[in-house]
Amino acid sequence: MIDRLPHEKGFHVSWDQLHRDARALAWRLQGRGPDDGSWRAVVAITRGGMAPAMIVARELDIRTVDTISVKSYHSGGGKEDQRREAQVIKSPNAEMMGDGEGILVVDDLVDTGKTLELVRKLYPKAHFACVYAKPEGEKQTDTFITGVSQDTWIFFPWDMALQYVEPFRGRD
Ligand SMILES: O=P(O)(O)OC[C@H]1O[C@H](OP(=O)(O)OP(=O)(O)O)[C@H](O)[C@@H]1O
Ligand code: HPA
Ligand SMILES: [Mg+2]
Repeated sequence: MIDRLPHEKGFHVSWDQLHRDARALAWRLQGRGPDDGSWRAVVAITRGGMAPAMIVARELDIRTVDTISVKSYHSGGGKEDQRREAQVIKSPNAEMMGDGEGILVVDDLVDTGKTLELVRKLYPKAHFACVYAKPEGEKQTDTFITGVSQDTWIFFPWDMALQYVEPFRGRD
């Protein structure tokens, strides 16, 4: 990928690990909604938030699920000055969302925080939950499960495939 920073570390997440971590997120969010502790709806930030949001909605028995689609792009001058900007290209149901009160917005991870910053501006009273968080964007989340360093690239199971690896002794 051309727009990826030269990350030093890779954190590879299996489906099983993602399932456990998303369940841990649901556990943490249980009973923490406004008023009687329940949440009105789950909103997934597509596409990465969809798998964790499904697991959270299942565990918390929330049937109202919607999506918000945020597209990121680079703007600015040369490579060094480029900034990551985000834009909403599909909104959830406005009547349901209101100012976000009682809504759980779920994403797979927060990196720079640009995506959540934008969604938070639109729904300031929503609760923002991520499975993984990097330090730069951490302040944009209300709840997350696992923190990783900024120079770590998280590989999600939907972006990976099982493949053969040479035995240690066969490698240079
Ligand atoms: O904190 P940020 O720096 O904004 O980055 C985090 C966002 O980036 C990734 O989504 P991406 O926009 O790549 O789209 P995708 O979910 O469709 O893969 C990830 O799923 C988060 O939504
Ligand atoms: O570490 C990451 N992994 C996958 N997608 C991402 N989008 C921003 N940061 C990441
Ligand atoms: Mg995403």
